[in-house]
Amino acid sequence: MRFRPEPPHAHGQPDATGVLLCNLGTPDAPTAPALRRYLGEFLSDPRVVEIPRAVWKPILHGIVLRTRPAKSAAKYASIWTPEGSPLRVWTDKQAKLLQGYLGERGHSAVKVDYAMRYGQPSIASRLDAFKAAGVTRVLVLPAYPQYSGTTTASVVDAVSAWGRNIRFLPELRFVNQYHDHPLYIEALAKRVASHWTEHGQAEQLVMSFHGVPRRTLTLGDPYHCQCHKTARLLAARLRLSEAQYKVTFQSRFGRAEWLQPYTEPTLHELGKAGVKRVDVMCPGFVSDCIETLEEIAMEGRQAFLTAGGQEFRYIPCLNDQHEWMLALTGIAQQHLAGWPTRAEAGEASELAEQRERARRLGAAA
Ligand SMILES: C=CC1=C(C)c2cc3[nH]c(cc4nc(cc5[nH]c(cc1n2)c(C)c5CCC(=O)O)C(CCC(=O)O)=C4C)c(C)c3C=C
Ligand SMILES: [Fe+2]
Ligand SMILES: [Fe+2]
Repeated sequence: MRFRPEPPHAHGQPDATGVLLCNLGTPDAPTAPALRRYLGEFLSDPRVVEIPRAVWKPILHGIVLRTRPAKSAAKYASIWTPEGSPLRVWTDKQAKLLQGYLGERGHSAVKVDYAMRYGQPSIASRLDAFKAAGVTRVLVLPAYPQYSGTTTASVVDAVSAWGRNIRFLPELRFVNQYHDHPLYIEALAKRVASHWTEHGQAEQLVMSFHGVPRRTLTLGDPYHCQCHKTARLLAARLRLSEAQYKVTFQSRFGRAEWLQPYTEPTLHELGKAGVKRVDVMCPGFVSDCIETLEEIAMEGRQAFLTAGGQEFRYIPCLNDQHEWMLALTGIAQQHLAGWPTRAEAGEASELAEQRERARRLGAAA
């Protein structure tokens, strides 16, 4: 049967709201088989690799999934924690904290959960759990401050793919972006300021964002512009001049040109040019993960130091920082505002009807 039977309470109570914090996803274990599964799902998404399937599939299965899993597994092993992959651990913690923060703001009935676009827990499994718990309104909150078709839109794809099998859909709202949200910028600024209080300020602040193919920019993806706006707002808040910071893009994948300048060559050039100390942060990642802990804090550090740099200081992501939780709470509240429960919507329409009847009676008198 294509459409599953509804849970028994579909026509009555409860009538709850859910917030689903969605992040990219991560392998279940730092092993080659787990990476093959995860990368297979991730790199089969046409939002992520925009190459015709007939061309890409043989490359993916014949080359990429034969060579990359073992190499990536070794990198994951270097950042794995006793609780699991940092990305999953932080996202889980953020969801639990958000539940508490929303509760303190009078939203104690809102249920918060997290899901991963690729791997576990899947978006479909968490939406199923919401439905089973009587959730009839879902706010989907991607953990991506900057909108990109490769990430944000792919979360929407996964939600709609789930919905294709559901008879009685919940109401859905999607947060598209918050790259310039004052509370997000404030959280980033606090992160940098407390790092400077502890370690002093380096000559340069490098803000490294995840890269995407350059072609997506010319095709109208707002990601590049949004990364630059985040950087500009953060620099202004920190009173940095243009000469004191750089915006770079990491993680190039494949042979095509990606957004420039690339992070690692930039760090190398800075070291060669005689810059002694750099601060490096990744404002587009709200949780530390392989991209920040391995690619930046390990490989990036190596690139800078071998080129002649002396001190490389990595500024951690927002993770479970209080100001970031305030930002997530504020963003969720803004998007939940004015969202009536089914009962309220019914009452509201009844009230409007009563008012309309009264108006007509008044006009007739
Ligand atoms: C192949 C193309 C890729 C695009 C386009 C892409 C966009 C993109 N990714 C993130 C966030 C993350 N990516 C992460 C890992 C990762 N990304 C790619 C490829 C693309 N990403 C690969 C192959 C990998 C896997 C790691 C590896 O094998 O090297 C992660 C970390 C996941 C983790 O488990 O820690 C994040 C987060 C964004 C925000 C983005 C576009 C804006
Ligand atoms: Fe990525
Ligand atoms: Fe990477």
